[in-house]
Amino acid sequence: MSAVLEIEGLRKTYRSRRRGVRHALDGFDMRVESGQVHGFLGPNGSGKTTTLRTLLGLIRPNGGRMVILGHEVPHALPAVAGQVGAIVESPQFFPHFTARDTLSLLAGAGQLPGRRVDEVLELVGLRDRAGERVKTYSLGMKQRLAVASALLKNPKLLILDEPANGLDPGGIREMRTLMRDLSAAGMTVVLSSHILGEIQLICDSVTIISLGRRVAYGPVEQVLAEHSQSSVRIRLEAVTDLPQAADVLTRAGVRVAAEPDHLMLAGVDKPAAVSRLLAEHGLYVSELAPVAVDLESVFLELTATAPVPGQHRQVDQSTKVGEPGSGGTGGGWGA
Ligand SMILES: Nc1ncnc2c1ncn2[C@@H]1O[C@H](COP(=O)(O)OP(=O)(O)OP(=O)(O)O)[C@@H](O)[C@H]1O
Repeated sequence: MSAVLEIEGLRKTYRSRRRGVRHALDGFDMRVESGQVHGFLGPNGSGKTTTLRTLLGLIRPNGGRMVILGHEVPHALPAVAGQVGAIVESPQFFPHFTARDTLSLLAGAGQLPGRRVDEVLELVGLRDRAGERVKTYSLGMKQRLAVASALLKNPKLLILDEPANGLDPGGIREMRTLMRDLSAAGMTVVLSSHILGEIQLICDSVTIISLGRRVAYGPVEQVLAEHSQSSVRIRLEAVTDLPQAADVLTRAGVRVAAEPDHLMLAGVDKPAAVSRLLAEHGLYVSELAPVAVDLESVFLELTATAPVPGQHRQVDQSTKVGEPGSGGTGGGWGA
């Protein structure tokens, strides 16, 4: 398979007098093969938008290499821009325009044939409402209109930042069908999302980013398989002992996520060693069960963003996997 998108060692550093130096991208790598629907996942502040904006020439990187459809960017962006459709920030539409007016205006500006407007309206499922003003649209309909605008030029690569944001379950399902249809038609789609269950269903492959670095990548099944061996749920005879058990295990190098009535452990090769270690500290296991993983649990494990009751994880507090202290019990989604 050929790569439609390749990123190697991308770096972006922000400097401010107040906050000092912040490495938004710290040697980030990514590769997306042709015809795939590729999920780009990471906690808040991990560098997704910075990556996408850098790719589209909206931000200048401090280092690294980016190639789209065989052309090195940003240098060769003019050569590939016509083949890349992107929605990185919510586009603003004229509220008094209808969807058809909006798309006709954009098609005219891009010197695209008028029939393309009807084609994309059909594709995103807005055909029957195309004559209504945008200000009467639901959030989901506006999202579809945004996707339609990115599809006008029939791009080879479609990049969508959080396309399922604000959609209800029905809207998400339809978005999923749309992504699959586009991919079946030969388009490569990169979409960033927090809705991991959906990513698991929609995407062929994923890249997971944490603190500006890639921490996992590959076909969804492969990423799941790589992490399915070592995920274990434990319960203790006394639920009040859970914090102490979490502490003991973390100090022993096990990655721990605390739930109200159990602990989830990652990276456990020998489950028996866990019960032995805890027993040595007077902590007795009542249940120890391997757990089939889904993408959400892999994501939480790798970025250490599993919620902990009473704690709120702040933006940027994901972890670098493989480094000392990368496990830990801390963190929950920012409230
Ligand atoms: N213009 C800027 N100046 C300073 N820091 C910035 C700027 N833009 C982004 N950052 C920082 O870079 C890091 C990565 O931000 P980015 O927006 O790429 O994350 P993200 O993964 O897209 O997050 P989210 O899911 O919340 O959109 C964050 O720490 C953010 O605060």
